[in-house]
Amino acid sequence: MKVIPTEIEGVVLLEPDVFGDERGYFFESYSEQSFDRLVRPVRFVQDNESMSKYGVLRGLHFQRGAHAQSKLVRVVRGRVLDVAVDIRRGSPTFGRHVSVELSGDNKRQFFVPRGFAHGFAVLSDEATFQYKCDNPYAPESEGAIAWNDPSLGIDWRLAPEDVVLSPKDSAHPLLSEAGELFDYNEDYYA
Ligand SMILES: Cc1cn([C@H]2C[C@H](O)[C@@H](COP(=O)(O)OP(=O)(O)O[C@H]3O[C@H](C)C(=O)[C@H](O)[C@H]3O)O2)c(=O)[nH]c1=O
Repeated sequence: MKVIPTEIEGVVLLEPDVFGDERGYFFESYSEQSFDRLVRPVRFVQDNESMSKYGVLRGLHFQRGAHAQSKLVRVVRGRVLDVAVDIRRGSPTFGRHVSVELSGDNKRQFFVPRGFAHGFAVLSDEATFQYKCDNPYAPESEGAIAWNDPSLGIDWRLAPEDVVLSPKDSAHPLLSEAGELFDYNEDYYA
């Protein structure tokens, strides 16, 4: 597995070792031993899968406080633009984001640590999205930021008229109005 750092510390891209032969391919989609050694020790407790059609944008979501989640995300089929936004107050990269293209073809994975908002936009006809979380779903702790907050300057690579949102994702606050976020100096993994 190759670990590629990004412009935000702790947010990394992973490239698994893919073994192809005349039958097809094999790769380890997750190895606790490799991940903990090459990225950081994390105990993932929940796997999620969603399927979305072209133009669907899910995000920008996070769970607050003790329910904060790290996510290890990947695309099994299709292609998405995946985005992580630093929402740790006091962080030198507060409000900055990393966006990466994940696809069934590139098999890349993206680690979004606790303290970040997460979302993705579907760039193919359909996309099947799978991810691991290190804290269970806690709907009462859910927070979110508007996908199109101008202060974030995210290029979702979709024409605005093509973006498909849930009613919930159509009405999130701007980062400046998002209430309780995270503190850069607090260790959310302790
Ligand atoms: C996230 C989640 C949802 N649900 C139920 C709640 C709803 O009845 C249904 C759809 O939930 P929602 O519309 O919140 O799903 P997404 O919009 O894909 O939410 C996710 O989108 C972005 C990309 C994220 O990073 C988060 O993991 C998560 O917020 O699944 C569960 O039962 N367990 C869960 O962990």
